[in-house]
Amino acid sequence: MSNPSGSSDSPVPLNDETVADIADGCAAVPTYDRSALVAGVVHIGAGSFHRAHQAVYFDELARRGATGWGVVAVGVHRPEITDVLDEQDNLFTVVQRDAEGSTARVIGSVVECLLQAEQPQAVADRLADPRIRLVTLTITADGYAVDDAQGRSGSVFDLLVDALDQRRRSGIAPFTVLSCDNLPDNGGAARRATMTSARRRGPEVAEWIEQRVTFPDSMVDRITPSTTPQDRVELAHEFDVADRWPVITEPFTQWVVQDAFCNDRPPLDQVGVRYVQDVTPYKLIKSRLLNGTHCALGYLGSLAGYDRLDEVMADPALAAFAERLMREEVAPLLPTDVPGMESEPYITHLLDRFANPAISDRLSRLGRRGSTKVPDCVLPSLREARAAGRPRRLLTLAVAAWLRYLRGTDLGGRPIEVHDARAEELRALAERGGSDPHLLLSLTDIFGDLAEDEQIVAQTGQFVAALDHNGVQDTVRSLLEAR
Ligand SMILES: NC(=O)c1ccc[n+]([C@@H]2O[C@H](COP(=O)([O-])OP(=O)(O)OC[C@H]3O[C@@H](n4cnc5c(N)ncnc54)[C@H](O)[C@@H]3O)[C@@H](O)[C@H]2O)c1
Ligand SMILES: O=P(O)(O)OC[C@@H](O)[C@@H](O)[C@H](O)[C@H](O)CO
Repeated sequence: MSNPSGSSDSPVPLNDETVADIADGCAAVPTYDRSALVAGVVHIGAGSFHRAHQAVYFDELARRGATGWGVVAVGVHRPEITDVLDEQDNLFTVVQRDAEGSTARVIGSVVECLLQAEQPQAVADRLADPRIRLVTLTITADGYAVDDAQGRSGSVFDLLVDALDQRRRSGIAPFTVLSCDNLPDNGGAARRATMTSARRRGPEVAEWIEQRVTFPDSMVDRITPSTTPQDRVELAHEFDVADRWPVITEPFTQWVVQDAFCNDRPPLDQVGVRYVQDVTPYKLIKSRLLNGTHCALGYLGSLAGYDRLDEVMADPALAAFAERLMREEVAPLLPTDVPGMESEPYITHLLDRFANPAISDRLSRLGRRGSTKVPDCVLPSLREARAAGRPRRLLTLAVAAWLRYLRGTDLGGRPIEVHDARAEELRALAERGGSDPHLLLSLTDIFGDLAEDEQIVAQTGQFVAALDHNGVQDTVRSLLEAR
């Protein structure tokens, strides 16, 4: 419930002492004794999503009386977050918004915030503490690249291996490593990265980890934009809370986790988490429909000059594109027997979520890291549609839009900032190739053998040219009408 008076004269600064005053206002606050919470989880990568998702589930557990699952949040790259949370006694506000209104809730499950670069010993101590039974990760796909050419050291996985080795030598059970990143095989990716680091360290620890540590797969879902300064102003105005780092999200949330824990399993099933044997079908459906369409709309929308996803969804041509991409080209390739994920209602709900006018989800967020997301969320559908002889022109347009986006300008010539670890290399190839996509499509580590399919190459090139000459809406409209 928001503050009907909308008063922002004296928003209450958020910390343990003031939280009771906030409880008198409009935001929900922790209903449990935070001083009794013991850390049972270390979370690495305390960005927006962790705070809108896993931290909320652990807060809900604490509200139900579980005291052993407090969270130590470790920042990797973003010192400002830990500074702010230190000042705020690790409290922060999650605001959920949609067309119906907003609600705010102060989350109390994070019991400590540490910054790896500044407090490496404290991080190592927590990870070695036997009370920590679970390590969760949101470090983006880039964080799993431990095998890169520089032979990166000090990676998150070196940190985990150091701690696991210390636990082994002290006779302490290992923790479970639970990736909450959007990767097709996130458990496998965490396992491979950990094992790469463990083998560098030595055969004994590598063998111990191989035999003792589990890396459950998970599907995570809650659309969470990056927090802006305006969000802080609005929180103060609507809820009378002065929070320097709130997080804004949608009402929907979902977490499906493989039931494969090598240490205690948190009773998250009591607060909405679904524990299953095989997460794969859940992830396929979510990543190909939600994240694949996010990519497509991120690139097409940016080229058309839009800034936010709700603006794109208010454009009839692009909204129709999103719906038909999902219903006609992507959904028919997906499993049909996954409880709660039946494609018709799932897609209808996704279209509503994408159109949420209240969360200001920026296309720049949806378009970031395309060199990992397009191969994970778009190209598999294209490849499978090709193999099955099914329609794939909308998927091909999504790929063409990405290639055009990589030039770093929209169709009106305005600059687009491409956030991608390979941005420079990709931009150079996109500029050199123009509407000839051969140079980019020949990057087999991204596109596999797609460049060998002359029909797809030709069509991709035609779509890049059509986008340049006719604009996004006309290209999309003529494609939809032609079917
Ligand atoms: N925001 C969402 O809607 C959402 C929903 C589901 C899943 N996710 C996933 O959660 C993860 C984090 O997303 P976010 O929205 O919180 O983004 P964010 O930018 O707020 O946070 C990213 C986090 O990853 C860390 N990180 C980035 N590169 C890293 C690297 N190379 N090594 C180690 N750590 C690194 C950063 O320090 C930061 O803590 C991503 O994998 C994303 O796909 C996000
Ligand atoms: O976070 P990314 O960059 O992997 O992907 C951007 C969005 O598609 C993603 O964050 C979604 O909002 C999320 O997966 C919804 O659960």
